[in-house]
Amino acid sequence: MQAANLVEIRDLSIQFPMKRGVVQAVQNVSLDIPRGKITALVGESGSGKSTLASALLRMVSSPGVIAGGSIKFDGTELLKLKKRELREYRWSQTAMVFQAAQNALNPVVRIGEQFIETYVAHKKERKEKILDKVKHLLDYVRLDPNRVLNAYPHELSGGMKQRVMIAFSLLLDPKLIILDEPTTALDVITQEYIFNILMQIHKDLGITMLLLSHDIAIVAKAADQVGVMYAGNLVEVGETCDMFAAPKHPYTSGLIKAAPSLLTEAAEPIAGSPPNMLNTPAGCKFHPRCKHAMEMCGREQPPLLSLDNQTLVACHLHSAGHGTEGGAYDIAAKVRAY
Ligand SMILES: Nc1ncnc2c1ncn2[C@@H]1O[C@H](COP(=O)(O)OP(=O)(O)OP(=O)(O)O)[C@@H](O)[C@H]1O
Repeated sequence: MQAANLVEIRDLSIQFPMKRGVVQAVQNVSLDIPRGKITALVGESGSGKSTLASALLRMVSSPGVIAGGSIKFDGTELLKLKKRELREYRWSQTAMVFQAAQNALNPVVRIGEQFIETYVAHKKERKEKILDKVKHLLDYVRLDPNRVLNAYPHELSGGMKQRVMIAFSLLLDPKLIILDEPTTALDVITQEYIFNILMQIHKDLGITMLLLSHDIAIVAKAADQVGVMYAGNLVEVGETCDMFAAPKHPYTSGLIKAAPSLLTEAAEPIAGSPPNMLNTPAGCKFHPRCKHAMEMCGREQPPLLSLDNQTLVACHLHSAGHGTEGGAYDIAAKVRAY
């Protein structure tokens, strides 16, 4: 029987050593990515979403280093893979659609050739057979294969190029697709169109997806599970419906209230701004912006704890005996009212 989780991340830390100090882009993060589901990571810019996702491809950008932890992909420890094994793993097991991914296309090579080159770099196959598969994929992302295969990237619009990249991500039948702000660089109508294609792909193929987004409204529509990141820490993980109905962390609540499309009342931005990652606050990194901060929040970093076997939260408001009279759920109501 297959394990329920495709990916299990444990205690993962990723650092960027800089001249002025060390950026802890991801700090002791543990997260399960269930098979066949859409998991979303949300958080303001710089919270560590892309860095965490890049570790799933062992492609942390320079000068970043994975300082500790473990990533098990379908039972295999990714952090121990050798170079050759990594080459086989990337794209065929996990593919990524980057922010403005269309810029990743080679401007001087026709799209069809780029598909063939990518395929044969991983698997042996006859050109005709590869082209059949590519035509099917292009069709799937609602592009005309005859036009697109012979085109150079500059002959396609931004939305078309992003759809080409989505077709690319499916080329080798990966088990996981990482979508890093897949629609951010596009106009609103194209965003909706591409988003619908992604949801159709998920529905038809049951493929596991990790969606990184600032846009909590998109996450609410698409994801089964949400992880909330703040300044390199995972501060809440839970099922989407539960999280939107009753956010447990004040930061999650703030993110939901800051999203205009989800609310009848006006959006309310979170006060303050994310910390300088070279000099993050002691204790809970969110405490300087938190209306509920207590003395201990500036002192001790709260661990990520399970509240009800489904929701994980890292907040002292939920630790037993800290400011709670009636337990964690009374506090959840206070946090909702945040
Ligand atoms: N190549 C790099 N060199 C130095 N610092 C980096 C590098 N890449 C990321 N960082 C730092 O790591 C932290 C996390 O960045 P990351 O891009 O993962 O955040 P993010 O949540 O994905 O943000 P965004 O939504 O803007 O993409 C930030 O403080 C960022 O400055």
